[in-house]
Amino acid sequence: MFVCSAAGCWTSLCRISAPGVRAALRAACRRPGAEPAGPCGRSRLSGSWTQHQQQQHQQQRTSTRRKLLRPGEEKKSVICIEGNIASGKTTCLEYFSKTSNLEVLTEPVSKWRNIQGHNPLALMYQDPVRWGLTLQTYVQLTMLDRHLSTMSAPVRMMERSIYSAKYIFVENLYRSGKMPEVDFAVLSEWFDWITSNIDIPVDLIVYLQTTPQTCYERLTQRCREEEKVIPLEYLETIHQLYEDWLINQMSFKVPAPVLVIPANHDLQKMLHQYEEHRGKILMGSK
Ligand SMILES: Nc1ncnc2c1ncn2[C@@H]1O[C@H](COP(=O)(O)OP(=O)(O)O)[C@@H](O)[C@H]1O
Ligand SMILES: O=c1ccn([C@H]2C[C@H](O)[C@@H](COP(=O)(O)O)O2)c(=O)[nH]1
Repeated sequence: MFVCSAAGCWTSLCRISAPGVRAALRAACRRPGAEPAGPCGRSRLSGSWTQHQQQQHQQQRTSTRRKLLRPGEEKKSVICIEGNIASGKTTCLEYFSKTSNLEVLTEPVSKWRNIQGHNPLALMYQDPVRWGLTLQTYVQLTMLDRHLSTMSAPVRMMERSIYSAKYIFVENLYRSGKMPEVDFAVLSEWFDWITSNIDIPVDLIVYLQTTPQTCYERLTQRCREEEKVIPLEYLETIHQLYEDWLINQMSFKVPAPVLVIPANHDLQKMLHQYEEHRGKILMGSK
């Protein structure tokens, strides 16, 4: 059972600027006995839905939505686009942004590059031991704010998620010895609290599967100032963490079914694949 001291919560909530996060935290705090709404461990799809997966997915969605939907309220779907750095996520979102009845939310990278005149993304790449916690705390907050923002269309397609921030990037910093144990513990307790007390609906994960080499070439071509220090080995580690999470499903719970799209191809072939998979991506989330 979840119990909170309202006075204590309000003191700390006043310091949080993201309004969506503040509202959700407040709502969660007012819900003594609120049920944890954590990841559900659903499995991977490669190209097609199996009947069992579809039934399980549908049952789970129906039972969750039954609690949340009011009469006349329409069902909404959230699709998260996941993949290594420079795998083509933004490009994919850009392509789908022309679809009607669909809203696109990119990763809030501009915020990570500029919070009140500071650049925590650059600081993290320069000195991960000192600044890893700072960046990832802000990533966690801004991603939560993205997840909780009011939907303006029946389908939302968003870049990455609060889950990959924790399971891929925080995990990488910690495992590589670049995040002190105490920093990892603080971030983990925050993450566990959030995912146990706040409903973060994700209906489908689209994994853009690339080789680290392809990402390295695209990253070099994109030439983002902060990322010039990234070596190929970093992308290899991030790749392996993604594969263990979404393909092998042996590291962390997967919060939704996964659709894998091979993404080493040139742009034209990628757009063709997106068209080919359009139904599965948009209808698969229903
Ligand atoms: N299929 C592709 N083939 C070649 N270059 C690509 C392809 N998709 C994206 N790019 C380029 O690679 C870079 C990274 O793509 P982007 O969509 O920003 O990746 P992400 O959002 O995953 O970091 C950009 O310069 C983009 O124009
Ligand atoms: O939790 C996170 C998420 C992202 N990053 C870094 C990785 C990249 O340098 C940028 C943005 O990633 P894209 O894949 O280009 O969208 O942010 C991180 O350090 N931690």
